Amino acid sequence: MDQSKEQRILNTVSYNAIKGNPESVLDCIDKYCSKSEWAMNVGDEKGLILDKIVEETNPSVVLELGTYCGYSAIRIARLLKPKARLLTIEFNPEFASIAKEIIEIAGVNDKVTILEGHSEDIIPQLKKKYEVEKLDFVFLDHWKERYAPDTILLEECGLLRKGSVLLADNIIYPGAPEFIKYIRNNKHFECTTFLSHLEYMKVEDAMEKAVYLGPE
Ligand SMILES: Cc1ncnc2c1ncn2[C@@H]1O[C@H](/C=C/CNC(=O)c2cc(-c3ccc(F)cc3)cc(O)c2O)[C@@H](O)[C@H]1O
Ligand SMILES: [Mg+2]
Repeated sequence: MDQSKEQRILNTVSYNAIKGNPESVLDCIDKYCSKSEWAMNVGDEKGLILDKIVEETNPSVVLELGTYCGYSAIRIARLLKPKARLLTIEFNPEFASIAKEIIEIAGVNDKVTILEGHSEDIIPQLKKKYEVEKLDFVFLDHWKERYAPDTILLEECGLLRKGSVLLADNIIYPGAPEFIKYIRNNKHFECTTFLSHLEYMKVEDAMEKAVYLGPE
């Protein structure tokens, strides 16, 4: 059985990246996915926007929806302060195990916990089972039609506080129209759009930042 694309990404990281160096892992994935096989990592252009917003927020507790190969988990975790942690949810076991290995090669595994399962099943467990009080930062990059229902679920589970930052990838391409409709005319969120391009392509894309203003 020949290898999957994600396995080939792990191979190139394991062979070419400098162990314990997150930047070199990110560069290695970006080079491979722009030259050899496109893959749905947030990438280096949108990655710089993600970096800036993470640095401005300086979060202690981060949730990511959709780990895939771990690229954005590494991107975020490398910027976190010592005690801060990132929980990332992934329901595909093959992707979860590949991400785990890539995250270990990057040397950020002490900050990252991969939670295997569906976001709608795991989000309600975050408080009791994973000892989360509030989320400071949420990166949405999983199935696009899950962005809106999972945002509502986060609110319902009391996981957002005044100032919690949501950042959603791909709101132009492939697009997340229900999420945009829900979040933009919602008085509990302050939204900003960051225009960019689809990873490794000249196609337009954007990320939406939504700051939670509180339940009132
Ligand atoms: C409810 C639930 N629970 C847990 N894990 C979940 C989950 N839903 C999905 N996952 C996981 O997250 C990732 C899925 C990411 C989906 N992302 C995209 O579809 C995506 C697509 C493109 C794209 C652009 C142009 C094209 F021509 C084709 C594709 C670009 C992107 O940046 C994307 O993010 C993947 O690892 C999946 O297993
Ligand atoms: Mg994406």
